[in-house]
Amino acid sequence: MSDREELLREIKDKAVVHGDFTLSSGKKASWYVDLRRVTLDGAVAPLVGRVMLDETDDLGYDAVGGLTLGADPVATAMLHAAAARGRRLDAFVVRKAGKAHGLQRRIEGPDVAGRRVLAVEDTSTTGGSVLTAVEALREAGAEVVAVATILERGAAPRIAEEGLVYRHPYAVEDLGLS
Ligand SMILES: O=P(O)(O)OC[C@H]1O[C@H](OP(=O)(O)OP(=O)(O)O)[C@H](O)[C@@H]1O
Ligand SMILES: O=C(O)c1cc(=O)[nH]c(=O)[nH]1
Repeated sequence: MSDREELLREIKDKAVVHGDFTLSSGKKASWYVDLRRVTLDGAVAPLVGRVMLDETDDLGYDAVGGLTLGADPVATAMLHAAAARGRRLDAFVVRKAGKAHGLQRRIEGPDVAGRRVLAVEDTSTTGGSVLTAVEALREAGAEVVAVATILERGAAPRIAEEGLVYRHPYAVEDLGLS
């Protein structure tokens, strides 16, 4: 089984939940994909890293991250998968709000100014979260080469409106929900 097939099986088995949910955007939904259950699973996180690297292989970025919290384990999985392949990849965390003490940084990690970066998410429904990260990255002087998410849940039109390249190994149709 390929990494891509294996990760999809893990997502279906471990992350998809049925019920009544309120999403980040305030919209209601009858299913939810809790990707933290795979991105923080010690057996599955390495797969997440490899699949996301493969999906974005041609984009020429050297740092990856997104809006905390969903993006964080995606970015670190990619950092470690890249290291295993002999490639240097830094990660960063975009805070939801700036910090009033310490260094008062909105983006934590190695400096992103002047660098080609990839903005990631675990899933994108409206694109609001990942586009917040894109805005913060641009304000910090980074060049955002693309947006990537594990599971596209509806954000594609909004991300396209912004003129951004959008990569995702899976979309809702792949989950086989009935
Ligand atoms: O495309 P959107 O409409 O923005 O929705 C997707 C976002 O929702 C979830 O995070 P959530 O807002 O629940 O916060 P968390 O990452 O802190 O758990 C998910 O991890 C994405 O970040
Ligand atoms: O839109 C969201 O908030 C959302 C949807 C989903 O399936 N999973 C998730 O973590 N967030």
